[in-house]
Amino acid sequence: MQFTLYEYSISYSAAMSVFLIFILTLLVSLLCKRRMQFLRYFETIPGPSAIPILGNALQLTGSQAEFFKLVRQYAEKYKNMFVLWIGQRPFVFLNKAEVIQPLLNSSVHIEKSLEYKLLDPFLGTGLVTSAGQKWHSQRKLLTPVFHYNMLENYLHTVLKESEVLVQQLQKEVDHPFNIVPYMKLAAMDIICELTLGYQLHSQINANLEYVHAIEDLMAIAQRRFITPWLKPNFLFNCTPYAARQKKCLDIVNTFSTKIIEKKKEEYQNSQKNKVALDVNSNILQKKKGKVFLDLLLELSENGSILTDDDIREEVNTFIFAGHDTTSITVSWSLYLLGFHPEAQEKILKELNEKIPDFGSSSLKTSDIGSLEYLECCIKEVLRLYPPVPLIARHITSPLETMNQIIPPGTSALINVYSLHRDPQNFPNPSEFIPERFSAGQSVEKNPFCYIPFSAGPRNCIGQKLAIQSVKIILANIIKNYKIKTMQKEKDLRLISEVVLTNEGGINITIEKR
Ligand code: HEM
Repeated sequence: MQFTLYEYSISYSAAMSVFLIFILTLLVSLLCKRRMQFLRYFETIPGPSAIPILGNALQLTGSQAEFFKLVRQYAEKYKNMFVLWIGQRPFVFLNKAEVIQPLLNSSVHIEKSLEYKLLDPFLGTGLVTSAGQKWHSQRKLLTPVFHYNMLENYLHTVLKESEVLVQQLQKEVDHPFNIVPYMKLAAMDIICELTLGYQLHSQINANLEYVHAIEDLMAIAQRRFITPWLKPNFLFNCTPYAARQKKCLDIVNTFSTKIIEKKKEEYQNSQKNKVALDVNSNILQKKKGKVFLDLLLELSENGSILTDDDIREEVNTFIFAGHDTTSITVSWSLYLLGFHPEAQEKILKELNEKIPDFGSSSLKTSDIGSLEYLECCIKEVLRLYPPVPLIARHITSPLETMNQIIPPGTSALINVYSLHRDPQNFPNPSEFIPERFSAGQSVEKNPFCYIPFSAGPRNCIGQKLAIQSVKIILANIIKNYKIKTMQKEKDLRLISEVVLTNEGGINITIEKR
C-alpha cells in the first residue's frame, strides 16, 4: 500500500500531536505529583488558596509595592506562618519569634534560598552566598576581620566621608529632596575604602564607571528576583541584561583585581621583614591602618588558604553586603528623626556632652559607644524599617517549628518587617519610641523578636561596624542640620528590593543649624 504525500503529512501531524499531548500530560502529572507530595505537609499551614500549576502566581502579578503590602496583610491575617505557591515552589513566610527561632538557631538550616544563586556571577561563593563546610571555614577565618579591636581602624574613614557628605548636602538645604542617592554614594566611598583601601571619591564625582557597574549588577539581580522567566540562565542569556551583566562584571572585577594585585605586591615586600600572622593570636590588634583586603591577604597564606579569586569574591561580598544596608539605615533614620525634632535635640545634647570635640582625630570607638541615646534611636529605626525585611533560607532537611514540619525543598522566608511590628513584643508597634531599647527594657522578650542583623550562626558579621558607621554619619549630619520630614508614613510604597526602600525615594528637608 502506498501513502500519498498528503496522507503521509496528515498521519505525521497526528502522531506529533499525540506525542506532544503525551509529553504535556506527563509534565502536568509530574508537576501535580510534586505538588501533592508537598501538599500533605502544608495542609495545616494557612495561606490564600492556590491553583494547580500556577499556585498563587496570579494573585502576585501586581507591582513590587503591592507584593510587599500583600505579604504584610497575610502576616496579619494568618499570624504565625503562611504559605504562598509560586508555580510549584512553596514559600513559607514565618512571622513570629517562636516560629523563627528553630530555623535561625539551627546549625543545619544555614543554606540560603535558591534566589541567592542569582548573585553568583557577582559574589561567587563569598560569605553571603556560600553553604556547608565552605561557609563554616570562611566564617571562622573572616571573623577576626570584624573583631571589636578592628573598629578603631575603620572609624576615621567613616568620619572623613561623613564630613564630605555633610558638605554635599549643602546643595539641598531648605527644600525637600531624596536622601537615598547621597547616602548610597557616601556608603560606597566608605565601604570601598574600608575594603580595598581605595579612595573612590564617588561623592564628589558621581559618574564613576565602577559605581554604575555595581548599581547595575544589583538592579539586574533584583529584576531576576522578581521576574520568574528571567531566572533560568538559558533564558536570561538571551536577553540584553546578560550582556550588560557581563560588561559590569568585567568593570568591577578588573577594578578589584588591579587593586588586589598591587596590595599583594606591597604585602609580599613587607613580609620579607616580618613574622607570619598567627590568626589565633592578638596580632590583629596591632594592624593599625589596615583595611579588609590587607587582612584577607594575610589570612590567605600566599594562596594556600584563600586564592586570588576567593579574595575577590569576599571583597565583592563586603561591598555588596555593606553599602546598601548602611545607606538605607541612615536614610530611614533621617526620615524618622524628621518627625521627631525632640529626639534630634536629645541626640545633639548627648553628642555635645559626651564628645565635645567630635570630629577631631582623637575620636575613639569607646566615644562612639558612649552615645547611648543615638544607638537607641538607630535600633528603633532598624525595628521599624529593617534594611533586610525578608531573610530567605532553602530547607534541605525537615524543619520542625511549632509542631509543624516544613519539608525539604521549601523556601522559608523570615518576615522581619512583620516580626518587628508584633504588638505582643512592641506595644504601639508603629510608633517611634527609642526608649524601648534603653538598658533594662528588653529583658523578658524572646531574643528572636528583634533581628535586624538576623540571628544565630548566619547573623551579620559586620553588625558592630554597621552600628558604629551609622552612628558617626548620623551624629555628623545632626550636628550640622535640622531634619524635617513631610512625606507621611501612610503614603509610603515600601518595596523589598535588595534592601527595604520606598518606591520613588525617601524625601526629607534639611535646615542649616
Ligand atoms: C545596617 C547595616 C546592616 C544590616 C541591617 C545588615 C543585615 C544583615 C543580615 C540581615 C544578614 C543575614 C542575611 C541572610 O541571612 O540572608 C547579614 C549578613 C551579612 N552581612 Fe550584614 N548588615 C549590615 C551591614 C553590614 C556590613 C557593613 C557588612 C560588611 C562590611 C556586612 C556583611 C555581612 C556579611 C558578610 C553577611 C553574611 C554573613 C554570613 O552568612 O555568614 N553587613 N547582614
